[in-house]
This record gives sequence, C-alpha cells and structure tokens, in this order.
Amino acid sequence: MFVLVNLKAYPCDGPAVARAVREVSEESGVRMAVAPQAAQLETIHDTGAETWAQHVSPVEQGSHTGSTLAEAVADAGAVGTLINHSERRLRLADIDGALSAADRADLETVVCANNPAQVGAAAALAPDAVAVEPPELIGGDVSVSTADPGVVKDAVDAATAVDEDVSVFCGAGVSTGSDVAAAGELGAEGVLLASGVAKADDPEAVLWDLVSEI
Ligand SMILES: O=C(CO)COP(=O)(O)O
Repeated sequence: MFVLVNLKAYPCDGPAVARAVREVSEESGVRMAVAPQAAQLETIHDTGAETWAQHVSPVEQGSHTGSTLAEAVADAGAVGTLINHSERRLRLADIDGALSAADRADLETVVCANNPAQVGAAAALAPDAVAVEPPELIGGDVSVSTADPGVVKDAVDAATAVDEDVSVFCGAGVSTGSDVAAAGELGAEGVLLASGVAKADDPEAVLWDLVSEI
C-alpha cells in the first residue's frame, strides 16, 4: 500500500508534515510520500521524505511562462507527479502531454479520475497508476472506501480491463487506518489523501493511524 499525502494549498506546516511522513514511513515500512506546492518541493525533499509534484505541465523546455516543467520538478527532488487532479483538471490531450513530460523527466505518474469510466480512459494512456476520487467526497469526513466501495471496485475492474500493469489508487475522505484497510480490500494499491492530515491538529498521530491496519 502506498500512502500519498497531497498538501494542496492548505496553510499547514509542510516540512513538519514531511518529517512525520518520513519517520512513520521508515518505522512502519509503508511507502509514503508528500505532494507539496511546487515552490516547496526542494524544502520538502530536504526533509528526506519521498516527494511528489501535484501537477506537471504538458510542455517541453522553452517559452512556456508560468508552466510547471517536469524537469524542474525532478531537479527539485520530486520522484513522481499527480496529473489531472480533480482541482487541476486537464484536457485529454494535455493529460497525454503531461505523461510524456513526466516520462522524459523519469517521474512516476498517477493520473486522477472522477469515476470508473474516466479511470478506464486514463489507464489507456499507460500511467503508472490511476486514482479514483469522486469529487463530491473530496474534503469530506466519509472515506470513498466506506461511502462508495463500488466505485473503487469498478475502478479496479475498469483499469484492469484496459491494462493490467496500471495500479489503482483511491482517495477522498480517507483519514483512518480502517479507511486504508478497506481501500486495500477493494483492490486499491494506494490511497491519496489531503485534509485528514493537512488540517489535523496532530498530523503525525493521523499518519500512524493510517498505517496501523496495513
Ligand atoms: O483530493 C484528495 C487527494 O488528492 C483527497 O482530499 P481529501 O483527503 O481532503 O478528501
């Protein structure tokens, strides 16, 4: 199971969360990573935590002001990137372009999708993983693996039907160890979460709970 903590644009102490992620990951043996704001990638990488980008632009080096260049993200220490997050949607051609950019920079890729049909379409572009995140459950208190287990199962089926090598993650409302365990039972190989950690009074305690049933 892979636990990927997306800090979005929350006003949290990113380096403190990253240090806790590194410690919990090292001590539990569970793979965990942090996806901070692009401007914080190097700072987060310096904590020793596995570091991911929240987005890369579908561009090559050149005249692209305001872009998030995959090579720059990798130079800052990221080893992977989200693409097409629900809060950073891309057109199909741009998802494909962002995947090419990530490949060029040797970044692992997770393409996000709203539902199983989009998961199937995303899997056809051959990312390393797809993540199903129903937008209506994002930021809520009830985990996708509890509120809508069928969507996770259907996402696994949809991805497998297209490409068995594409892993399936799920996210939205995940905040406890039993949410993570339920996701695993449904066939997910990773979870994406944000508010459960970024808005917690004690992020480290939440991180320990997240890995408690793996
Ligand atoms: O969008 C998400 C992770 O990328 C999920 O967010 P929440 O964990 O806040 O529901």
